[in-house]
Amino acid sequence: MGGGGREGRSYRSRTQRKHFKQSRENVWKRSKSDPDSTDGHASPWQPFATQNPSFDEYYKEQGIVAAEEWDRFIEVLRKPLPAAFRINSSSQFCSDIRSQLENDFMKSLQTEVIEEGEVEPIRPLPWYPNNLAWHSNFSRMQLRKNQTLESLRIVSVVVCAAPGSKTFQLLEIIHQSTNPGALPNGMVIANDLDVQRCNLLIHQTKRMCTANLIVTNHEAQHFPGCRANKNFSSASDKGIESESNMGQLLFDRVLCDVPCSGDGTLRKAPDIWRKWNVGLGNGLHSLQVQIAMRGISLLKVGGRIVYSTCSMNPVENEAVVAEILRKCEGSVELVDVSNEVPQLIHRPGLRKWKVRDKGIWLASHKHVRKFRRIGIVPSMFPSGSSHMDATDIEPKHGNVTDVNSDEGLQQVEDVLTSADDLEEEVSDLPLERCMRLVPHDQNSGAFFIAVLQKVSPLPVVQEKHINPEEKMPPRNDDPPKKLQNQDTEEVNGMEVDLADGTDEKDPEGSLEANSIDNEDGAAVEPDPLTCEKVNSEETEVPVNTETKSERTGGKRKLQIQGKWKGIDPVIFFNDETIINSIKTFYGIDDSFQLSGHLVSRNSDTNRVKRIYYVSKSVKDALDLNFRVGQQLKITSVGLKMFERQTSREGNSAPCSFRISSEGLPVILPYITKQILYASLVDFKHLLQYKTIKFADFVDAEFGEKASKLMMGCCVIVLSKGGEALSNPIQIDASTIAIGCWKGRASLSVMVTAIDCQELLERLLMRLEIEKGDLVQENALGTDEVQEEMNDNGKEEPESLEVAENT
Ligand SMILES: C[S@@+](CC[C@H](N)C(=O)[O-])C[C@H]1O[C@@H](n2cnc3c(N)ncnc32)[C@H](O)[C@@H]1O
Repeated sequence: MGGGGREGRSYRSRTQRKHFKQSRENVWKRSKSDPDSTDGHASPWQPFATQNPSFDEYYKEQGIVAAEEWDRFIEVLRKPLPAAFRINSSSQFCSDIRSQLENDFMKSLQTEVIEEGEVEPIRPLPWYPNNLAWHSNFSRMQLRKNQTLESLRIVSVVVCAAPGSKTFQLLEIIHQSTNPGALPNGMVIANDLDVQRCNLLIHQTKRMCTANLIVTNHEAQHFPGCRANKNFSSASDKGIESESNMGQLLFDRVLCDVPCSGDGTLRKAPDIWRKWNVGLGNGLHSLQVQIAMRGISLLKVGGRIVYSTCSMNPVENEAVVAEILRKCEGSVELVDVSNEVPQLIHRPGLRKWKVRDKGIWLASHKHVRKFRRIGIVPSMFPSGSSHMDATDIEPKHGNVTDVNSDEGLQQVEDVLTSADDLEEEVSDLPLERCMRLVPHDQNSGAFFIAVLQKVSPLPVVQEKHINPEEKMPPRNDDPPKKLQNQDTEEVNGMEVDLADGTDEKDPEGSLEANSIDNEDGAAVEPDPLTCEKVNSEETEVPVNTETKSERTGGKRKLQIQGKWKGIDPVIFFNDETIINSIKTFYGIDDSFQLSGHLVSRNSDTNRVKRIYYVSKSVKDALDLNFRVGQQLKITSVGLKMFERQTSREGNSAPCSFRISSEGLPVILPYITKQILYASLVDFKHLLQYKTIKFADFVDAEFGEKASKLMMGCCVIVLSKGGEALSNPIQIDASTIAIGCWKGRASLSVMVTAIDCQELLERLLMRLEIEKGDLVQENALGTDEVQEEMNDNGKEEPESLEVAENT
């Protein structure tokens, strides 16, 4: 419903567009600056080398697939990942698109050349509910080139691709059970350490039009628990009405999709072949344990946590899960969920593996040389046992060897380099309940999933260790990065120059991180997607990217308002005069509670440009956050609902705020004024020509009614025919509506040109489906509209009058 359902799109910042584009770069294409791209004259399309002897040796030895499967495994791993896509289930066009995929596209693509052995060009993923996720047997490259598939891109605009796709799916789940206009009770807090990733996430989830999301920017291992403490000032001190009993942030579900070496994504990120080394996984293990433990401490008893990686490495997978189980001492259980996704082909988790360090295979922590014991920790091994007391090792030959002498070291290396000589540890934990997805089972990437249930509170010692806020009061010394907020406002023009961060302290959480330098002692910045390091023989990953990024860069301009430097404050918007003017102008029904649910990112109400709507659950979390001294570093919250008019004509309108296209689907059922039905032909004209004079509408009565609306924002609802073209407007899940501007002489759409075109296409697609006549030609419908225009003898309307408002 609303302007394309939950898909309303709005302003995208240049930074967001840049990040969005970068994330979709063709990774199989080598850049000219790539030093490995021969002599600089290489074709930019030359494929990456898809092999790495260390990789082969490592995984053959780990036995992640049976020896006889190895060739097939590696063959598939070297092929580009076929495109897969998901249909946004909250889109009102969801079933239209699915029907088009099931019928139209399926047939038209049948003639195309597809992968050897594959019989269908596209097929729904059997394990994903309701045919909403699809696997294509075309590579991404083929998709780009292919004429027939070119049109599929139109579809892929509404499907969801990572980054942020898991957050999107979680939001879909909480929105699924709600009726149009009703807000779900649930809430998702999505956190990422990387600012650019936060921006991508905000961008991706905008299509969801949700008031139930908070995006935060913390180190996950130190994510604040917001435990209410009497030392903090109460919400009522800040003029906030607090009805919530929330005493701390505790969650029903936690997803830890942790930073990992990312070798499960080799098929879509082939540059990892070159960068891969065993140090990547080893260097991330401790951080992964810390993040998972923090997740568990934020979980309610009875709740479930998913630990996942896109790595095949047991040190990042089973070893982490085993360590969690040991640390939790029975307060979490590893759950076997294979029956919940019976069609997802997966393999059991491993119970034995080895660790490799500096070219040496290690079967037990007792084999680790003393000077390597900071990096190679007991929890990396199946037994998890520490042998810190043993400075000597006893290889199977029985001779006692001092590993700390040169001679002893040589002896150890001679003995241990051969993996066959090692006595393997086997975990006694039920790690087979973990799920491993391997590429050649279902032509996918590789993935690791473990589901854990919290059955009782964590042991006190763990709880104390993990809860950072118990030890550290909230501080205002976080990194001075200017974050590209969802719609960052210039706040009061108050800015401060900082010279190279020389006066900055370490950000929170640098203390516990297992920061390890590479061979040269130089820290290398990890790839934010996978936390990979580049150009190192065997590197381990520094985990504190926040520390690194805060020290780089030159002069920065910062707003000094708010709790977190570089991030606009979150303020409850309680200006009753403005709220009442909005309510009166749009006739918003009292059942839609505005008071207490509106926030802005600017404490000066006279300068607020955007007002966001938050669900009850988000409101409660914000109340709690205020009570605990704003521990959450919030980069985005709520749904942009109202925007201040900026055009000259807008200033003379009775209400200074218009309804944003994202907010429209949520508030639509509650609007009783400034809303009209339009016939199909007039609705299409509006989408096509953007501005139409009142006298030029085909339906003269509609033109007349439109002219009588108050100047300013209004809502035009597509009539399905048959409704009396009068109030009350009936809204349901299939209602299509757009925001418009009622000017002096005309009506103009307040939807971007791209969104108008997209809506027009989908509208026509639906009409075709309804007619049972799936004609693909004339997808834009412009001829049809043009014909109707000509038939009615109308002139093409003038261009948009209120461009500022679109
Ligand atoms: C495997 S990716 C997650 C992908 C994401 N779940 C999705 O579906 O698109 C790991 C993410 O962890 C982030 N990250 C790395 N270190 C982190 C930390 N200490 N705390 C929080 N996030 C971190 C990275 O920026 C990266 O976005």
